[in-house]
Amino acid sequence: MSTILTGAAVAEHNSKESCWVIVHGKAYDVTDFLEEHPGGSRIILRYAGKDATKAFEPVHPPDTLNTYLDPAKHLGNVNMQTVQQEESEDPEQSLIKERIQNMPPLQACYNLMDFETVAREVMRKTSWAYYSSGADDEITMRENHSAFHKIWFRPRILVDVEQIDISTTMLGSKVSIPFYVTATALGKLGHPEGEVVLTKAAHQHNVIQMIPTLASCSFDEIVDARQGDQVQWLQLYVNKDRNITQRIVAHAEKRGCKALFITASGGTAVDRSQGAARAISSFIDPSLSWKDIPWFKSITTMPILLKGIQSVDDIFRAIDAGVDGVVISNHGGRQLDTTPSAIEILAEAAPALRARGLEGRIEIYIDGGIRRATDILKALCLGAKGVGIGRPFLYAMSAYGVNGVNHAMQLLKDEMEMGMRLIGASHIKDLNASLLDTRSLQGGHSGAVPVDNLSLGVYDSLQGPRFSEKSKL
Ligand code: HEM
Ligand SMILES: Cc1cc2nc3c(=O)[nH]c(=O)nc-3n(C[C@H](O)[C@H](O)[C@H](O)COP(=O)(O)O)c2cc1C
Repeated sequence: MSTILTGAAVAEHNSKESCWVIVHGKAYDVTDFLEEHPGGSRIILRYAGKDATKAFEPVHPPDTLNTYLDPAKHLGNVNMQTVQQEESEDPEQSLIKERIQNMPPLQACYNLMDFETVAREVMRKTSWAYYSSGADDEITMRENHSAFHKIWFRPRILVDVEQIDISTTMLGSKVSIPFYVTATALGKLGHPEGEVVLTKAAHQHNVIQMIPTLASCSFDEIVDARQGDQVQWLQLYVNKDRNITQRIVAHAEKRGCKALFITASGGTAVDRSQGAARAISSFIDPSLSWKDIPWFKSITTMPILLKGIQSVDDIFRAIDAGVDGVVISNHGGRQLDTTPSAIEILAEAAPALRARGLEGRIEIYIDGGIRRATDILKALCLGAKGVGIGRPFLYAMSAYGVNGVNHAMQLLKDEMEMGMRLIGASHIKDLNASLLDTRSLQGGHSGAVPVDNLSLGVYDSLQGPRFSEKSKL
């Protein structure tokens, strides 16, 4: 029979000699774990004898304690009515509350960049840093967006565009517009309900959601939030322990996920959030290689796609390995800085695939920097089946919740319809490379890019180290 602990009993263990903490109404003895904690012992000791849920939840995937903390240290349930609530004054939270009261109405957001402007003001600094930052000098992160400006349209006139149909299929599923909500970890940093907010909006607009392995909500919560015949895919970080990986994949298949996207990545680079990103890296197996693909094929009947392809050669290799598709992606500029944008690699890949008779052999997706429907159009003209969008939906969710994400998706749909009409294409199948001028890409990185004031205005530029207030005197 399990014991119910009181707040007072837990509070007695408030030192490094004996450290208990409460998370989600359960007590844990973390005394021996203190030195092992990847975030350091100090951060846990701050909550010794207390309820640590608020600090713990947004930065640890839901099953962290079960996976990493010895079951003998799980002490049992706590009667939360007996736990003293901290009357902590949080100056940041008060400031955020004030800003929320003065927030622009949702209808004042006219494009995806506008959500970023609002989110920056109403999010906690550390959460904003985790979502918005990229690796090193953020050159790739910014290039992801600006690369689209090197490509110009060659619109056709006098095409009948009275009826526009922007629907398409992705891996056999019908969708209303060729984008999906890509996997982004730690949704609760932006919104207390986390990823299920994205699930609801994706349903509203009939677009696919890719569920991240390291979501803040549990996998089952996100699947349970699905409505009707809504389609979800699973993004997989491959765990060092392949039994854990196999369990995750089998469970996703059983719960109706329609595809498996394996993130091919050596980890998450350190970023301005200094913490959350490293928390993620500790769950990823850097020894994953092409040799593992047959094993994945043996454990699932879901289509397998590789997410994170960054060269044309690796697209060929993926085809040889027999996967069903790839996502060309540099992970939103969060990993190796100065890798090229996905759209640029796609432009290079399309003719190379055609030359080898491999065009259409697998489905190709891209993500990174897609902020306008014109970006989606360019990707489709170059042969992508669809695109993934990450940060803009996180910002819309953080600022305005589900209504914000709905509005962001609607804006993209409106832009897409207008873009198709103006380019002279009534159906997705009409989009092709002849509608684009990609000559600026041939100059590699030397081609001039038009200045994008909206994007630059919202860009949170990197800062050098600052002197303390005192040293100014
Ligand atoms: C109940 C016990 C725990 C508490 C109270 C706790 C609390 C925290 C807090 C407050 C942070 C700082 C987040 C930030 O930088 O903003 C953190 C970071 C982190 N935690 Fe925990 N944690 C606990 C258990 C665990 C466990 C079991 C793991 C599993 C390995 C873990 C892995 C991490 C990692 C990887 C980081 C990021 C470290 C860094 O790079 O700075 N934590 N933790
Ligand atoms: C906050 C954040 C968290 C992310 N977490 C993951 C993840 O857990 N797994 C993954 O495969 N990709 C992850 N990504 C990368 C995205 O899936 C995607 O490649 C990228 O966000 C696309 O760029 P965009 O944000 O400019 O649209 C993350 C991106 C962001 C911004």
